[in-house]
Amino acid sequence: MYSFTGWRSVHSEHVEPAKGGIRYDASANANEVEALAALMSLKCALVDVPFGGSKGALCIDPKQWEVHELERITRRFTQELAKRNLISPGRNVPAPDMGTGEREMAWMADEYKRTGPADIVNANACVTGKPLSRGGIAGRTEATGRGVQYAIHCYLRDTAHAGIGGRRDLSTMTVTVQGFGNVGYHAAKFLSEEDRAKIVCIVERDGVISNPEGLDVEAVHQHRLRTGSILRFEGAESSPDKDRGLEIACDILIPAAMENAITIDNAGRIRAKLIAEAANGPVSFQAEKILFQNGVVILPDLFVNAGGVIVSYFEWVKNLTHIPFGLMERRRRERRNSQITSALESMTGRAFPEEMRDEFLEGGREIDLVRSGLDDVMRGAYHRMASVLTQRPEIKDFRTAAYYVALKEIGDAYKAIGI
Ligand SMILES: NC(=O)c1ccc[n+]([C@@H]2O[C@H](COP(=O)([O-])OP(=O)(O)OC[C@H]3O[C@@H](n4cnc5c(N)ncnc54)[C@H](O)[C@@H]3O)[C@@H](O)[C@H]2O)c1
Repeated sequence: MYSFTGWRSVHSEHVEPAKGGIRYDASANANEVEALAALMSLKCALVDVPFGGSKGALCIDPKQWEVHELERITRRFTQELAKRNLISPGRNVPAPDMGTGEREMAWMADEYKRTGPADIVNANACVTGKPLSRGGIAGRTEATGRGVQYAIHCYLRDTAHAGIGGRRDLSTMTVTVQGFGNVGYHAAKFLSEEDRAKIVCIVERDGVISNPEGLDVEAVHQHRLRTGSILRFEGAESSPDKDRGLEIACDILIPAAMENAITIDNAGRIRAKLIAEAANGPVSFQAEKILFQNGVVILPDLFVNAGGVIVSYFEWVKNLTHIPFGLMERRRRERRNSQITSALESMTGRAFPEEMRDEFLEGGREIDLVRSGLDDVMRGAYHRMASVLTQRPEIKDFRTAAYYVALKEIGDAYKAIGI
């Protein structure tokens, strides 16, 4: 017989449901969960996604358990959450976080359906981040990394500042990524493969690999899957000294591992010009002051890593409506496609080539709509933050601007109902 300690903290229900991930981590604690729940309220308010803030954790090292044991533990945890209204499509909607993924979300949704209210038609909306075959949405797995890429694009497009050393083109820039998990891997992959930025350094738990000419991110990923480590990757220098990795000279540093990666102890040695906070809370309060003194620009976590919750919102809406995302758009394109091909057939007197029929449907797939929706929401959030910086000269950094936008939004929601 085992017993486990877990938490689900609700920070704000100014709009419902409250939203936030559940992590499985042996060192999780109540304070951390409460702080992360508050961050979720601010994040959702900043990006204008209608969720309150929540977060959960189970004090467990998932690597120590067999899959069937993890399933039982997750299902039991779900029952405990359901009893307390801490999982429900309309009240509180968990998602994956460190140590959990689509597998755990599928178990949770299934358990909720089995044991929750009998007549509920949208039970699938009780969690997001589910596999596609269980009501998930295309693009959710990589959404946070994709959002990191879009956040950096927003900053570089903004002509109100000098870019990075006067440059705005990512193909001229070098990037270090700390944490090569879901978020770090996808951010590095998109920035290198699509924007041609050079990923010069990757920092992991067991060490660091670097190459001033740039690393092949996908090859590093495959190497890690094969060997269990990024170290000894051919074509890179490997070192067990992971602290050194963060201090390598580069244009953009993306901490994508855990809290407090940059503290008063190493802040003075950071040589990046821009820090994009992909992890939650990677820069400590004191470290931030040092970084600002040294002219480092910080794009804050509540903006940079909001991609996950934004695409979660799309998934939740899809589950509530039971209409596959993009269905209407696809139908519209199919109709237009058939009108164009019939017109061409009657003009030329020849059958329209079968292999070209789908061409006009490009752009109408779920993944395209998720990407363009995510881009749009990130641009909106950046615009709100940047407007505060221009309109309020006393506010000088993106984090304070983001807090200003988010707290005003939450405050207005409470004020409107007299609280
Ligand atoms: N996954 C999401 O959708 C999402 C959304 C918002 C925020 N975040 C935040 O992003 C961060 C990473 O999340 P993830 O989902 O990628 O987790 P993950 O578990 O997939 O990846 C984390 C990676 O960091 C590495 N790591 C751990 N400790 C390290 C250390 N001391 N030094 C270097 N590397 C270390 C791990 O080995 C792992 O590869 C967390 O702070 C999480 O809260 C994640």
